Amino acid sequence: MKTIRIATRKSALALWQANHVKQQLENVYPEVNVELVAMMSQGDKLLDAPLAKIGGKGLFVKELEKALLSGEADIAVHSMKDVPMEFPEGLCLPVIGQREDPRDAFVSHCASSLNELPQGAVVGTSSLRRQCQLLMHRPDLKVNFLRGNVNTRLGKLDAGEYDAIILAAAGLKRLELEARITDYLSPNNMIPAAGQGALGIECREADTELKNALSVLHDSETAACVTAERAVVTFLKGGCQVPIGAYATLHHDKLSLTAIVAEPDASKVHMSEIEGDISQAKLLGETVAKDLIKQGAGDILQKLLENWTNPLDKK
Ligand SMILES: NCc1[nH]cc(CCC(=O)O)c1CC(=O)O
Repeated sequence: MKTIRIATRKSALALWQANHVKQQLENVYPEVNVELVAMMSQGDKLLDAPLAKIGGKGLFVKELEKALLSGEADIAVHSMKDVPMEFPEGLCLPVIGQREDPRDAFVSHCASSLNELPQGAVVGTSSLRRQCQLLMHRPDLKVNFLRGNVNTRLGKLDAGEYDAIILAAAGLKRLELEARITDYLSPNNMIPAAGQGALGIECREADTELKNALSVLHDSETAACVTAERAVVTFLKGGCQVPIGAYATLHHDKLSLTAIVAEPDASKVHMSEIEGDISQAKLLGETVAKDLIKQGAGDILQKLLENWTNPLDKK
């Protein structure tokens, strides 16, 4: 293997992530040449439209997968929270790297924490997961639409369009914008998205030699946590634009998983927790998902997703 080509979007965050993997690979395999293949994704072209409306599950991922399937590139680096639950035939995601900060960050010029925001303050986020959890703790807040790349979002905050915004801490840290973080939201109060803060590497299923080479970047503990988190979303047939949070941690071989499904306005909130052996990661996720459905999460998801069918219903 002489060259590994990384398909990447052109956003600052995507380029950072691709370069990060490039450096890791070059450190381990100094004889291999690692190149970036930058492309515009469908998701970037539509960045101003509400994601829920353009309805694209994995809009950001599709273009990169095309490049892998056509042989234009060999691997794609993804934020695990943006990766769809299913892969096209011929592709797989054999590597999940060590998780960085899984938390969401509170960024504001007028309050030092979420609790200190004045009554009725305007918070920017377009994530239903963040919206419902914000309103759970602070029903007085007004949550306004906010999308775009990390720098675009910060620019809109700075321009005074919002009193505060919520972003993934990992994204801010990767872009060396940690200084912009006013406060960290505890994962107990703001359950992160499945896979948040972890990177995954997708490649062609048949590339055995490449998969072996990439395996040095795999972190099995992160992978177990992310497997449990993603199993919740998969079982609920959630995709990435639904009000679902799922967060797992490990203490030795014991995995603790917490998940939430809520009405976007927080008028209904369902939460579930479980603990079990790391080897049961997927089952733990599915068990939590079943419990959420029993509590009524299905009604919330049904309203938001067309054609949602309750996985607990017999066929
Ligand atoms: N939805 C966009 C996205 N995808 C991954 C991250 C951050 C990095 C990560 O979670 O790994 C972000 C930015 C954000 O949500 O603020």
